[in-house]
Amino acid sequence: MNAIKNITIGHTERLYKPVGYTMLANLVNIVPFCLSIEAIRIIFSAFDGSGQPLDTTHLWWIFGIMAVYMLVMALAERASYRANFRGAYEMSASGRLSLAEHLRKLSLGFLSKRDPGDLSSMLVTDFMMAETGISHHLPQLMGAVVMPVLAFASLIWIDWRMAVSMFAALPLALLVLWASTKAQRKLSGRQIQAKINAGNRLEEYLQGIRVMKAYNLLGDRFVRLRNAFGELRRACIRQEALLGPFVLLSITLVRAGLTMMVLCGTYLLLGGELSILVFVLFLVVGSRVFDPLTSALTNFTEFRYFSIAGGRILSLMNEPEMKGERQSPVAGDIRFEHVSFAYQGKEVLHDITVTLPKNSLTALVGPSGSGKSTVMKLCARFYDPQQGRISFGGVPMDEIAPESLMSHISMVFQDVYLFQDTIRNNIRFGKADATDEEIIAAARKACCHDFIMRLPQGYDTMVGEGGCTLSGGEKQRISIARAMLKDAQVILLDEATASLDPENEVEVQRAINSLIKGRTVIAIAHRLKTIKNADRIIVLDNGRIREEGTHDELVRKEGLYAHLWEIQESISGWKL
Ligand SMILES: Nc1ncnc2c1ncn2[C@@H]1O[C@H](COP(=O)(O)OP(=O)(O)OP(=O)(O)O)[C@@H](O)[C@H]1O
Repeated sequence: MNAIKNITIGHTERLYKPVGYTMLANLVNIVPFCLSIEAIRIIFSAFDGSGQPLDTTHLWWIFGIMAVYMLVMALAERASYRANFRGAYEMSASGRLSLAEHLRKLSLGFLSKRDPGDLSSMLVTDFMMAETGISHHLPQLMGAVVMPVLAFASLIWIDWRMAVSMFAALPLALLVLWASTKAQRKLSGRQIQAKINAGNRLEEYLQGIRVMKAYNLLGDRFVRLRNAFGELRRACIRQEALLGPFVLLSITLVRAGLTMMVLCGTYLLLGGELSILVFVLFLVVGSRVFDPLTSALTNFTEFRYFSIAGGRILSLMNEPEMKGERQSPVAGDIRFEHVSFAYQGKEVLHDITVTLPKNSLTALVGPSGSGKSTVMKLCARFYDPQQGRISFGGVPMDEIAPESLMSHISMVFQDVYLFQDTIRNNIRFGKADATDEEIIAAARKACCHDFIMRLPQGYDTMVGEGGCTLSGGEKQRISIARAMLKDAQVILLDEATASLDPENEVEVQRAINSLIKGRTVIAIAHRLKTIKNADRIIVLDNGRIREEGTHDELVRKEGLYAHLWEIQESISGWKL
């Protein structure tokens, strides 16, 4: 039952239709059995020495019914085929979308614990397996269950000894398969993990090829890739080698049923306790029942493997989304009260109490690793803190619906992600229903209109893979135009100009100045000169607030900030 729940990703009701059709098709499959029995009986009675003539009229009737049966079957199978395949593909298409939607609502804390390769393999491969399980394996398995049950139920009335000998080994065969369940769960888990690792290593290899060439690491990384593929090969072989004997044994046991039936039949025939007609009948039925049964047993381990893949999807689907139902205030102070935060058990922020006031520019500075980005991520509720409380406009952050909160926050980071789409649509991500005029106005304010107009198709130029390549500064300005369009009251800036050349830096700084006017801004600054005029500067050190104040106050204090300022001033005149 669990396997079926897994493979349907919790939506067992989606199976009703395909199961119904398959059951029907299997029930109708009984007709040729009955007709064959009747045909055999007629033929036998013509040659049993009683002198009866062959009843050809009756035989013609049987052929006629058989022809109609074949037509009905073709139609029923078409319907069942459509229901199975459509159901499977529709389920995985909508399942993939709802999983992607669900992932968006999980905390980054949870997501960062998972391999990106694991998640993409789940969205693509695991769904594909569940799809195949539903469309191919499940109907076959059901057929393999329904047919023997029906056959046994009818044959037992004809001759119970023959029926029992035919199916005596079946429970044993199922027991053998069941015994391999635990081993398979373990082996399949390892195989799936090996597949994910190999995918990750391959991605790392392809993405890092430039760095590897520069540092001559190709050999080293290639070894990692080779090891990962080696482990995958071993995991696959181990699974086949250990589970194969179980499957083969259960198939042999099932087939032994046929042999036992022949032996029992011969013995009964010799003793005169069985007619030749009944013996032939059992032989015909046996061959019809055992063929689908053995192919279902062959595929059963694969079905269970697919169900493990479905179970992985299901467990991710059951991962709780970030809580919070309340609407976010449009603007307000962001307040941290005794906040401590840990990544995977390692505390990186300790007992932070600070207010980031509304409509002012607060800068976060401090040495690398001091916790600036973490504070910023908590402001956007990428994570919830383990201790303390964060509020926005007086409302506890963990009571605000994450999507509502995000609609009032814009982020401009150093790494800009542009989608494979036109420049117009990339800016439109800031406001889905923006008109072309609004997009152009935002682009003008973000100082990117001019360079966009110089591109071959202007705003309709494609960016990203296969499209035009933009410089770091140009991408930055497009992301600022996006934020302009979003018009959120809170802006989170992770020093966006840090990696730009002087010319681009001036342009981007101008765009930022126009974006942040009159809003609540929290900015991470590595180069202190960019936040000299901030309303408030918070100096972090080792996850604690070391100092707070304006630039002048902090320089006068002669503490950590003054020290950092001094270092940066002294190297600002350096030239390469
Ligand atoms: N996703 C993560 N998982 C585990 N540890 C993390 C994660 N992100 C950051 N850390 C750790 O948390 C600490 C604070 O990191 P954070 O990125 O907030 O510092 P930062 O001041 O912004 O650093 P930088 O100036 O170098 O960007 C560091 O020790 C870092 O290694």
